[in-house]
Formats: sequence, structure tokens, C-alpha cells
Amino acid sequence: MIYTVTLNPSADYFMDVPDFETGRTNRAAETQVVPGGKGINVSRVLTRLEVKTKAIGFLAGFTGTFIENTLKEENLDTSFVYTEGMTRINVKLKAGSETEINGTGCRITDRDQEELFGKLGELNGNDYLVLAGSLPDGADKGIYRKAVELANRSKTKAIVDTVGLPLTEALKAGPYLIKPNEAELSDFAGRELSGLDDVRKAAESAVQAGAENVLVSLGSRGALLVNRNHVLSARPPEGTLVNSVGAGDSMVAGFLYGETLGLPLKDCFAYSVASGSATAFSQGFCHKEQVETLVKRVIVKHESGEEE
Ligand SMILES: Nc1ncnc2c1ncn2[C@@H]1O[C@H](COP(=O)(O)OP(=O)(O)OP(=O)(O)O)[C@@H](O)[C@H]1O
Ligand SMILES: O=P(O)(O)OC[C@@]1(O)O[C@H](CO)[C@@H](O)[C@@H]1O
Repeated sequence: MIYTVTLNPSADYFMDVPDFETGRTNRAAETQVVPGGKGINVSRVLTRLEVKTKAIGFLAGFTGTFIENTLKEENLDTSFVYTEGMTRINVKLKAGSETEINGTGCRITDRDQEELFGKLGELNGNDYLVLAGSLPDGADKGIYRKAVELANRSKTKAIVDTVGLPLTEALKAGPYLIKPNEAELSDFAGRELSGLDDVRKAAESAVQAGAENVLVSLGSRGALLVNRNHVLSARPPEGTLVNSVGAGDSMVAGFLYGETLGLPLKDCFAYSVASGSATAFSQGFCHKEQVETLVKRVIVKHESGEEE
């Protein structure tokens, strides 16, 4: 089973505003509200890839109810802790380029966090635990580190996709995989990253800091996978960008899909990039057939230059 934890879910409000201008009233050409949050997105893509998953996290208010009901309609298995307040609304504005405005979440208490950890009590060695996204107000900055420690005790592989202090704390516990994008890796390294070589060096420092695998997503430039033994790069398939929201989460799901099939690391990596690109080329999230088609067009290379 792949458990995903989304501490700060969102109702993602997509607005297509072709002639957007600041300082005036704009009218959207199209709008859509969908359940969001990084772990939830991972569970959604895993469900489409026919992998068993359960989405865990905090929800509150009418947006929380909307999220849970919609996920049930999508056949997602869920187990949320309900808290005070209201789950946030994140605005995803498409106006030529994509702009995201993420709201503040609801405030959680120590008791809420204890209840959430109670849901993680049944992990075993065949499970994966995905910890993804920002922390809501009131959350312990070491909450992902504690969750990784819990996972390690039962030999569950922990995946962390977050930034800042929660990430540096989580690294201390030695997660199986982290998935920063270039900006997040630059934040971790504390410097601007210029070029692929620099990205590789920063990823290697994340390995030194405790990550077993570092999967760096690089948008249309593909991705890099770094661990103690390998540096792999992947060129994504060509296609038209429709929506990049959730492309990074789809990568995590694609990687785990490969793992559940028992594939070698480079093939998990290829599935990861194919799933990210399939979502980037879609309105919404990728589907299994698309991923299976695109994976054949992903080119994985060892740093030595040898092609897979
Ligand atoms: N324009 C594109 N063409 C092809 N593939 C793309 C494109 N944009 C994204 N991808 C694929 O999706 C993956 C993830 O993209 P990106 O680096 O934008 O993730 P991210 O910033 O973590 O996204 P998010 O946080 O919104 O989920 C890339 O590694 C690549 O495989
Ligand atoms: O504010 P966070 O938790 O970092 O990111 C939240 C978010 O931007 O991530 C997902 C895409 O990856 C969206 O569904 C959601 O709105």
C-alpha cells in the first residue's frame, strides 16, 4: 500500500483568463475547482495507474467536505483528520503563462497531529509513505522527520516532497527519495543553480545530507536522478504544455508505479518522467495509457553519456 500524507490540502481553483490585466475587473473564460495538495495528487495518479493507495491528511470546513466527496467519486481511498477552520483555496491562473497563488491553510493542533500519526501506525515493510507539500500553521516543523523515522522503524520507504526547514529536518532521518524542482533544490543549497552540472552538485549535497535518492524535476528539460552510485538524466518526450500543476506529483506517482512493478531504478525514473510529461500535456492529470505510450519516448542517460 502507498500511503500519501497531505498536511495542507487545497481546493485548486483553475481560472483561464486569456486577457488578464492587473488593476481591473477580469472575467474568466473558464473555471474549474478540483481537490489538490501534493499527496492527494500522488494518490490520484496512483489510482489511475491502478496502484493501491490511501490519502491521509487534514481537512476542514466546506472545502474539506468538497475534497473528500470528490475524491470518493474518483474512487480514492481516504482517511482524513477533520480540524477547525477551512481547507485553503489555491488559485491557478492561466493567462498566457501559469501563475499560482496558494492560500494559507487551517491551523492544526498537537492533538490533530497525534491523531494523524495514529493513522500511520499500521505501516509494514511493503508499504511506501509519501509526505508531500507545505505545512499548515501550527504544524511541528519536524513532523516529516518524525514520520520518516516512524517509516524507517517498519522498513517502509519514505518519500518527501517539501521545502525549507521541514525538508532539511526530514533529511536527517534518511528518506528513501526526495523530489525537489530546481527552485526547491536551489533553496536547499542556499544558492542560485546555473546549469545541469550545478544541479547535479546540489543534488549530491542532498544525498550527503541523508536522502537515498534525489529526483530533481526540471520542467521541459526533464529530470535528474542522483544517488550514491548513479547520476541519471532523462529527456522528456516532446509535446504541448497544457497544464503543469501536479506534473511533479505525477512524477512521484510514476516512480512508485515502477517500484511496485519491481522495475530497476532507471525504468522507475523513466516512468516518473513519462507520468510528469503526461500530466503536463493534459487538462488535469495523466492516464495510464498515456504514460505507457510516453515512457517509450523518454531517453534516460547515465552521466557517462551511455543511453538506456
Ligand atoms: N513542458 C514540458 N514538456 C515535457 N515535460 C514536461 C514539461 N513540463 C513538465 N514536464 C514533465 O513534468 C515533470 C515535472 O515538472 P516540473 O519540474 O514543472 O515539476 P514541479 O515544479 O514539481 O511541478 P508541481 O509542483 O506543480 O507539481 C518534468 O520533470 C517533466 O518530466
Ligand atoms: O502549497 P504547497 O503545499 O507547497 O503546494 C500545494 C499545491 O500547489 O501543490 C499541488 C501541485 O503540486 C497543487 O495541487 C496545490 O495547490
